[in-house]
Parts: sequence; C-alpha cells; structure tokens
Amino acid sequence: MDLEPWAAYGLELQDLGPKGRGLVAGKDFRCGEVLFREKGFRAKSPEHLALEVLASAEARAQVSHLHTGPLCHLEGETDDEKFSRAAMPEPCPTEFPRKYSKVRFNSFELNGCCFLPIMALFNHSCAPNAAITQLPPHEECHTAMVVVAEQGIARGTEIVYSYNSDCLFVPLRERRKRLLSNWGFLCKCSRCQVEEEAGLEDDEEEPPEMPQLLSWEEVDLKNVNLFQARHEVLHHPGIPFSERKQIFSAQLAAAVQLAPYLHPSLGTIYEELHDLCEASKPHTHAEKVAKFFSELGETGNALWPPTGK
Ligand SMILES: C[S@@+](CC[C@H](N)C(=O)[O-])C[C@H]1O[C@@H](n2cnc3c(N)ncnc32)[C@H](O)[C@@H]1O
Repeated sequence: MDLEPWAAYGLELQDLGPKGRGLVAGKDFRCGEVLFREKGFRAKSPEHLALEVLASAEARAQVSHLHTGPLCHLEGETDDEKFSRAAMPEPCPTEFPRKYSKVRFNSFELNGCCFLPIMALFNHSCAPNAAITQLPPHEECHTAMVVVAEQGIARGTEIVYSYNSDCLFVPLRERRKRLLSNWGFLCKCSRCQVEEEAGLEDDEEEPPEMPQLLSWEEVDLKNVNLFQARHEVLHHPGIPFSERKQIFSAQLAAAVQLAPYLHPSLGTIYEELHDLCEASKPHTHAEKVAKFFSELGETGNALWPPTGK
C-alpha cells in the first residue's frame, strides 16, 4: 500500500497545531483545478458505512492512521454504544469502537454517508478554498476535489473545504455550535478566529432560520427561498467581499445539483453549470465557477452588492 498517496497529487501532510494534521498545497493550484479524485465507500447510515469499511482489510489499514473522534459518545447506553457492541466483527472487541469512531468522524454526507481515506485528511473551514464534487457513475462513491478559491491556492497554503455547507451561512456562535455537535470540535478556521477576535460572537443576534438543503429527489421551488435566505446572510457587513465570494463559490459547487431550481436571477448560469456537471466535466464546471466570480467581481450583482469591497 502506498503510504503517502496524497504526494502524487502535489499535496503534503503537515502538523497544523490545534487542528491536528491537514493537507497543504505542495505547489500552486489554479482556480478550477481538480486537486484529485478518489473512490471510496458509501452507505445509507454511519453504522452501515462503518461495517462496510471495516469489512475490508485494505480499508481497515487505511483507517488505522486516521483521527479518532471524541469517544465519549461510545460511553453509556447510546445508540452508538449499542450498535458497536452488537456489531463487533473484530477479533479484539476493545478495538472496534475505536475504529468505528474513526470511520464515523472521518466520513461526510454526499448523497449518503461517504468515507474516502485521503479526503479524511482535509480539515474544515468556514471560508473554504476547495469543494468536493461527485463524479459519475453516481451509484459509486467517486468524487473529485476542486479548487474554488478565485485566486487559486498558493504553495504552502492549507487546502480546506466545508464539512457542512449549511454552516457557512450562519454567524460564528451558531457555526461553532453545529460543528461541535455534529463533528465534536471547536472550529479554529481562519474565518472563525478573525470573527472571534473581532468579538462577533458576543454581540451576535439569533441566526436567521436556515432551511435544510433538500435532497435531489425532493428538489422543488422551496430552494428559491432557501437560496435567498443564504444570500441575506452573505450580505452581513462583517464579512469582507473577497471572503463572501469564496464562501459562495463553495456553496455554488455544493448546490450545483439543485440547478436550475435556485434563484431565477441565476437560473441561466446554474443551468449551464448543471449541463457541464452532467457531462462529467468537473474541470470545466469549476472554470465556469471561476468565470462567474470574476464577472461578479467586476460588475456586482443585484443579489450580491459588493458592499464590503
Ligand atoms: C476529518 S479529520 C481531519 C484531519 C485531522 N486533522 C487529522 O489530524 O487526522 C477531522 C478532525 O480534524 C480536526 N479539525 C478539522 N477541521 C478543524 C477546524 N476547522 N478547527 C479545529 N479542528 C479541526 C477536528 O479534530 C476534526 O474532528
């Protein structure tokens, strides 16, 4: 087994202090560049996913070097505890909860629960410079990571994506609350740290109600309201314009499957993006994202006045 499979893509694994390890660009990447592709595991629930991953000897070996999430949820009579005791396929019973926890805290939602060993090494950011795109065939857990930062990613910069794009659109305290309860960590990303230092957490109002993204099957015009709600959050004057663009580009990549049901003003561009995605060209898709942003930066947009520019 290749011990450092990320190196082939120009990525370096580094110790990043409070966030643990993370993947850093070993060279410059352009906006729209596909960082790498990976095929992993997908299941309908974290429990099924853990069982599937742990059933494969190769995957078990890949799991062993990953970060172990907080194990507290395995203490006491939680569902996780019951599940881990009932499943227990491992020869060493004490080892199973630990491996289960590793799968659980290194997996993410992308049309189901997904586990990809390299992807599991990227840290989260509320101002991501990359996003994950699903590649066809859609039944397989086959993904690519694409640079969404308009300025690209310079060598030495950490590559980060959002573990939950819904999080990007709520204020600091609420973001941290969600990440803490779903992922078990206090977010130390650059955006959270800047906002913390600026004291934004203290004078935060209640966050606006943020409807959940609907799944592909459930897509309907409710997403227009959802999209508008998100734009209102993005107009928050505390967020610099360049950062808002970056956050939005990650969201755009994540929301591409919902096209063309999003805001009518963006219908045309979303339709184009959707077509490009359908044609399985994530690179072209991301170039379109980049073009969209440079145009947006030049002209502004009724939905997105560049007030903080
Ligand atoms: C999927 S792993 C990412 C790789 C991990 N840093 C490692 O050393 O293996 C997720 C874990 O990384 C840490 N992490 C990721 N993003 C973070 C962030 N923005 N702030 C603080 N910790 C973070 C948390 O401990 C989280 O549970």
